[in-house]
Order: sequence, then C-alpha cells, then structure tokens
Amino acid sequence: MDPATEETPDMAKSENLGLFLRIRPLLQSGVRGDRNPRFRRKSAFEPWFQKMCLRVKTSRSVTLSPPLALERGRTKTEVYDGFSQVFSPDSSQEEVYEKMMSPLVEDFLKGKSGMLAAFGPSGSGKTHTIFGCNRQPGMMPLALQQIFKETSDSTRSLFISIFEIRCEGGKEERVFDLSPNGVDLTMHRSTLKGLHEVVISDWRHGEFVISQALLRRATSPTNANSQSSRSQCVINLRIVDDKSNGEVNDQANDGVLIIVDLAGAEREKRTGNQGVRLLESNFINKTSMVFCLCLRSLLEHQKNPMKPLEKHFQDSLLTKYLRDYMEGKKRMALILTVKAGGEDYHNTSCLLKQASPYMEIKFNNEPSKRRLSPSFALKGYKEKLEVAEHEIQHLRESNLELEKELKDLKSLIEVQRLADDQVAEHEIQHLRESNLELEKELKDLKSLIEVHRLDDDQVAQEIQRLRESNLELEKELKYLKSLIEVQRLADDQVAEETQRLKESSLELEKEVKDLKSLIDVQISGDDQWDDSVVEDLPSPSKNAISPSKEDKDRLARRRKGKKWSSLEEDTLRAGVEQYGVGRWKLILTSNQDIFGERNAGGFEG
Ligand SMILES: Nc1ncnc2c1ncn2[C@@H]1O[C@H](COP(=O)(O)OP(=O)(O)OP(=O)(O)O)[C@@H](O)[C@H]1O
Repeated sequence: MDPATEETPDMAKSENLGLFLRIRPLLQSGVRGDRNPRFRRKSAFEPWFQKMCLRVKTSRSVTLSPPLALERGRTKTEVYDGFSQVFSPDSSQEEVYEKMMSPLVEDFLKGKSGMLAAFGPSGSGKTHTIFGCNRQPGMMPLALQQIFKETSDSTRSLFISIFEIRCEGGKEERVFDLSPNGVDLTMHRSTLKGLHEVVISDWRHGEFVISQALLRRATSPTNANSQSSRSQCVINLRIVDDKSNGEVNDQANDGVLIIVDLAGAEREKRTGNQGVRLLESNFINKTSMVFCLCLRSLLEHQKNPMKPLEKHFQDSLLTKYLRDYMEGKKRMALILTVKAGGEDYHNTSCLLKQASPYMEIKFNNEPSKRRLSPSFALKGYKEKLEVAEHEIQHLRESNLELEKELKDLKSLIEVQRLADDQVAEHEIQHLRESNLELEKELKDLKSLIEVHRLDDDQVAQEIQRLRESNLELEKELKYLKSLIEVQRLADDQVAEETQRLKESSLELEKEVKDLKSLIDVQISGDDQWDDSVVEDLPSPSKNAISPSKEDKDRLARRRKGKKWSSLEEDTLRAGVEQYGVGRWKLILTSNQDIFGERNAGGFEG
C-alpha cells in the first residue's frame, strides 16, 4: 500500500458492519432452484403460508418459527433484531440496491474502500442479488450504472477485475482470472499476481465484461439449485483519476470496491452430493466456516481487546485476500440471503444464529486520506525508495543464486555429457562385439544351410532311384499278376481235367464192376448150367474193354494231330526250360498265340 495514502484505523470514527437480510420469495414447487423431491411432494398439498418459517417483523427484525412439522417439541418463536435492513420476499432489486448498495458506491466514489459479500445457503439468492438477470439486474450492474452516471463528466477511469477461487477435484484451492484471456493466478500474501484489470468505457461495457466472466465461472446443478455456484467469485472495482499525477484532487482516490458472491454452504444430507460435487461442497463449506471464524474472532477481539485476533484468515485463499476486511481495517457489509420455507428452517436458523452477532462488528469508516505535506510525501518517497532498493537487493541476490544454479546445471550437463559419451563408447564396443558374434552365427548358419543343401541332393537322388525301382517293381508286379492269372487259368484247366479224369475213372470202375459181376455170373453158370437161362444171357461184348471212348478219341486226335512247326517246338522247349516239365497248360497259355488250338495233352508226346 502506498504509505502516502495509508489509512489510519480510528475506531472512534468507526461504524458497525452493515448486516442485511434478504428473504428469497418462495418459488413454486418443482421450479428451478427448488428441486428436492422430498419437499416437492409436501408442497403439492400444503398452503403457502403454512410453509413459511421466517417472517418480517419490522424493517430491521424477523421472527423465525419452526414449521408445523417440527413444531411439536419446539414451539418457541425466535426474534432476530438489529439488521441494517430486512428485505422481504417482495423486495425488488432496486429497493435492495437503494438501501444497501448505493451508500457503499457513494462512499467508493468518495475514496472509501468497501466490500459487500453475499452469504447464505445454496439456492437462497446470493447470485441473483449480486448479478441478477436481464429483467432484474442485480447490485453489480446497478452499481456500474450509478458509477458511470456520477462520473460521466469527470476524468476518472473505472477498472474491473474478476476472479474465482475454486477447489478442483477436492484438492488444493486455485485462483482463476475470469477476464478474457485470463489465466491461473498465484496469491502472494493478500495480493494476486497477474490479475488482469479491464478499463471500462461505460456501464454496458462493464456489464458485458461481467457477463462474459460469469460464463467462465464454475457452476453446476445440485438438488438445491439448478445452477449452483461452485466457486467463490470476487469482483474488484477501482477508480483512478487520470490527472492525479501530482495534482491535489479530493475526488481522486485509490478506493476499491469489492463484491463477493460466496458459494452457498450446503448440508450434505440435503444436497445428496457425491463424488466431485461432494468434494466441492466440502471446500465451499470450509471456506464459509473460515469466513465466519474470522468474523467471530474479530468480534470477540473487539469486545475484549485482551483476546488476540486469531489468524483464521490464513486458512482459505478468500479470507487471505480479504484479510484487511476480516481484521476490521476496512469497511464491510454482509447480505445474508435466506429461504423462508418450512423445509429451510434448519439452514435459516443456523445462519441467523451464526451471523446475527456480526452486526456488532465495527469498521473504520474514514476515507483514505492523502498526506499532502511535502515532508510526509518525501517520507513516503523515501520509504518507496527503500522498498525499491530492498527489492533490487533481493533481485541481485536471487540473480546470483540463479547464476550459481545455472553454473551448477551447466557442470551437471557437462558431467552428464561425459557420462553419456562413455556410455556411448561402451555401447558402441558392445555393439561391435555383438555384431561380430552375429556375423559368426550367420556364417555357421550359412554352412549349415550348405550341408543341408547337399543332403537335399542326395535325398533327391534317392527319391529318383526309388521311383525307378518302384517302376521296375510295378512292372514286375504286373508281370507276376499276369503269371498268377495264367496260373489261375492253368489251375482251372487242371481242376477241370482232374474232374474229367475222376468221372472217367468212375465210369471205368463201374464198367470193371459190371464185367466182374458178369464174369462171376459166367463162372457160376458153368457150375450150374441151365439151358433155359442160357438163352436169356447176353453175349459178351465185342467192344474192347479199354481204353474208354474219350481216350479213344484223344488217341485218334493225336494220331490225326497237326504237324509241329519248328517255332512250336522251340517255344515248347523254351517253356519247359522256363516252367519245367509237365507244366504244359502253363506253357500253352503263355504262348497261346503260337500254339493256337493245340491242347496241352499233345505236349507230352
Ligand atoms: N429475490 C428473488 N426473486 C426471484 N428469484 C430469486 C430471488 N432470489 C433467488 N431467486 C431464484 O432462485 C434461484 C437460486 O438463486 P441463486 O442462484 O441466486 O442462489 P445462490 O444462493 O447463489 O445459490 P448457490 O450458492 O448454490 O450458487 C435462482 O433461480 C434465482 O433466480
């Protein structure tokens, strides 16, 4: 902070923290922002008035009664009094602006820094109050309109910066600049490094910048709110006098107006959040709790200065950023937003119990004073110079450290390079060796292949030889088959001849038997001759008894046989040599074309 314009806390001129209460109108069941099915079911048959647990008593007080369903054990109605202003559900945005925001803006234009924070459970109307919508513009757009209305003829410029603090995936808190091209920010003490400020040309431009930023803000639907804010959103307005270089101007100031839309605390049971949503609500609840702890500690410290001011602000980025406000050094106003439905009794009761004592907190309400005396200004410049020298010294030191680090890194790189070279050499050597081994292996393989190739030739030769011998065998087989066939035919003829001989033998036997019996009869006739009988006896046959008729034919045929040619005789001789004596039929069938119609019987002679 510029020492020439430093504020001096002066509690004698202090004022109480502005604590406002706004009751959100009951929305029809089932509409956006009232989605809990448990309560939707009830709402279907309960009259509106039965559901109200919070009623406006006066412009500064309210009564809180347990809803009918909870009344049995607790009939006590509590009164909360002393608010700067209570806004009923019918209050318009303009009314809220007039009574709450306008004085803050006027003070801001006079150079007083101030902060307004909207605080309340999820879905109770914080975002609606701060930003509103097209038809019901909230505190922010209305403030822009007032600022530009009152500074239209001056040479002052308005700067806006807007950022959010959120906790991604339930891990650490992070700050995001929501202005166009904004990036992640880091917080050092209570200052954000790199936060982008936009110069606003008129209130419409300001509205546009804010609406664009809100598009980038983290929101998501929950049971309590169809578009619940999942981050703490902070807007900074700063007015700078374009001609303030050296000139004395009472209107010129470095006042800052901060507007905070806190994410609404949520009861896990109610929201039914799970997973990432649950982690988010843990972060949201924690920030709300730290915010309250800071204010409670401030209040207790102010009531009893012996009690130290706890450093709770360190426990969240939001309270860190708002440290001056959390420690009562700058002016602050709070607007508590609540829902008045029976089902919201617990949330509303908790909030009122917790926050209503804050109305006793005091802040210094003096504008930033310019120390105009030259000696004071000189002192300020000297201090600035000291800070700058200190900074330069610090930069020099850090530069030296960086140089040292760079040197270390370079030597490290050199060492690494040498090590790499060694590794590379070793690797090359290793590769060479393995290359040699591979070459040897390749050579072995080649010779193995050659050996195999020779083996293959031998195999081919063997196959050829086998094929040829196979052909020969086939030929031989064919020949043997024909031989067998011939033999079979010869055997058939032999069988036939045998059969014929058997039959002729039987005939002969029969003839011999007949003759024998005839001879017997002849002999016995000689012994007992009977002339009567003799006449009937057959005379002996004139035919020779032997040979038989067939033999006779055969003999006759042989006698009448064709004369043997020399070819037939040679063939017969060759047949005898080949098959042996007596194999006449075989000789005949093997040479049928030569012997023609001769039969094997004729060969014997
Ligand atoms: N005064 C009001 N008049 C009309 N509608 C309202 C009013 N206050 C809130 N609402 C409506 O109620 C719903 C919830 O409001 P809003 O989003 O502002 O809640 P919130 O407190 O910011 O919730 P969260 O903490 O979850 O972001 C919105 O649809 C909003 O338009």
